[in-house]
Amino acid sequence: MTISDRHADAAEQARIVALALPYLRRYAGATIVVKYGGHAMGEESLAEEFGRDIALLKQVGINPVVVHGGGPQINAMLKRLAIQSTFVDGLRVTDAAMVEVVEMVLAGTVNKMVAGLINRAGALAVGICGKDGGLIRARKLTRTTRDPEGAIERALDLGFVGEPEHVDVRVIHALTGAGLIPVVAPVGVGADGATYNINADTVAGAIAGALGANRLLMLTDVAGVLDRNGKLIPDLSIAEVEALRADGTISGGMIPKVETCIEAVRQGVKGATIVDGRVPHACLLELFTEGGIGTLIHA
Ligand SMILES: Nc1ncnc2c1ncn2[C@@H]1O[C@H](COP(=O)(O)OP(=O)(O)O)[C@@H](O)[C@H]1O
Ligand SMILES: CC(=O)N[C@@H](CCC(=O)OP(=O)(O)O)C(=O)O
Repeated sequence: MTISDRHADAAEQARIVALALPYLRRYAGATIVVKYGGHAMGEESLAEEFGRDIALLKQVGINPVVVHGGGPQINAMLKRLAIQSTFVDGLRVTDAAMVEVVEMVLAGTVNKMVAGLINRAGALAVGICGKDGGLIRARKLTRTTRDPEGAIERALDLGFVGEPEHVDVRVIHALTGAGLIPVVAPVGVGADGATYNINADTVAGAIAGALGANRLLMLTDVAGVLDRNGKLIPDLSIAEVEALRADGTISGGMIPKVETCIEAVRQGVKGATIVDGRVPHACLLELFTEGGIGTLIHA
């Protein structure tokens, strides 16, 4: 590489950094909740980049709060233990033996791995779960189903699957106030002391709502919400989401995601976005470019 090539390269890098200025201003002091899904953790280089992106957000004066999943990692451990799992509406039916495995994987292995990615990037992350500091008091989730004719409604028992009943964000504020990055595993505790397995999307939405976060980013393994022709929809109002749900365009695993985004927006989060975590630097692209790369759900 010649000296003039090097100068051109350096000038290009400086130009790109300078482009971030308006976004750095917009998000100075902002709280951004990032849901890091188990599928998005797959590739090592992407995971390391994720850790560096979160450290960078902190470095430029943003307060990132990470909520992680770990569905595929739980599946792998259950397979090793020869335990079968079943799902209802994307939720893992969790009996007493299984909730121990879920807690071990989510609040143990995965939580420490995600905090480690950020720590290795030079920031200070602290891994906690919803049981710590009273962060998430959970109640048993009830689900009902209808018979094919839609006449009879039946209650389904999902075991120790919970939903947040009360979120106490003091532990999050204590950590961010001390310059640390909270990394939260989606496990909660019931009023009776029982441990509950909670869908990570739901936890991310509940924490974003309780914090009054500026943004919620949901990192997944699709480009965002796709239309009938498989084309990315860049932004959706709550009413438009309801219409796409009603006509079946939004289905399966995308339902809890859009429900979470809607709930967060209703609780005052200014924008909730479903982002493709397979794209390198997905968080930076979403926050620091006009329009972002995923689907923004807004009021
Ligand atoms: N309209 C839609 N746009 C995008 N994905 C959709 C849509 N409707 C259903 N899906 C499904 O939702 C999935 C994303 O949810 P899920 O697999 O639960 O994500 P994660 O594992 O990241 O929580 C997609 O892979 C896709 O199969
Ligand atoms: C109740 C329930 O289904 N909990 C999830 C918790 C992990 C999760 O949500 O992980 P992802 O974000 O990677 O899918 C589970 O057991 O898989």
